[in-house]
Amino acid sequence: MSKVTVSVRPLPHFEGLQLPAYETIGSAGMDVRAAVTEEDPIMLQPGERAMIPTGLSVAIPQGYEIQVRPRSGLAAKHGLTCLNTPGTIDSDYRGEIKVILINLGQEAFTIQRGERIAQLVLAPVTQLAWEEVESLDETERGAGGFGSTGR
Ligand SMILES: O=c1ccn([C@H]2C[C@H](O)[C@@H](COP(=O)(O)OP(=O)(O)OP(=O)(O)O)O2)c(=O)[nH]1
Ligand SMILES: [Mg+2]
Repeated sequence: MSKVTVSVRPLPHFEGLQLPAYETIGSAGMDVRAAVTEEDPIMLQPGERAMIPTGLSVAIPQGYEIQVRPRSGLAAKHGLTCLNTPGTIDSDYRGEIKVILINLGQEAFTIQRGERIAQLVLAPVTQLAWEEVESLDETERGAGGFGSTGR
């Protein structure tokens, strides 16, 4: 399988952590780790959210994005998810990738340094160009939506 090369710049606080990697040969996402300090893990009380640093900044080739998606294990076991899922990392963003985690569970959850908190999925992006018109073609659906076809 061909792979797209993405430049990655580990920041000083990434020191000692592992770069995100595919856990299995067929994985769509690479798990990304929390670059919080060992002395200062982030505790999320129920309902709380935080921006978790990853210690990584990247240069994605134009025509691609990285999506930051939740891990199902953290969601199912602890109610932890990405608030803005899927998070979008634009190809021209050079700042640190951060993960906006929210605790929708019923117990506090502590994010330790090196914990795999989310997954990064590289995806192709097609930009659109508007063509402004006065009317649109008719379809069977028309303006029906939001459950118009029934349950
Ligand atoms: O989960 C995320 C989402 C975004 N970003 C960074 C990369 C992205 O390229 C930038 C902007 O994200 P987005 O467009 O979603 O946020 P915005 O609120 O529209 O901010 P901006 O006005 O900077 O575009 O923030 C992250 O690090 N993590
Ligand atoms: Mg934006």
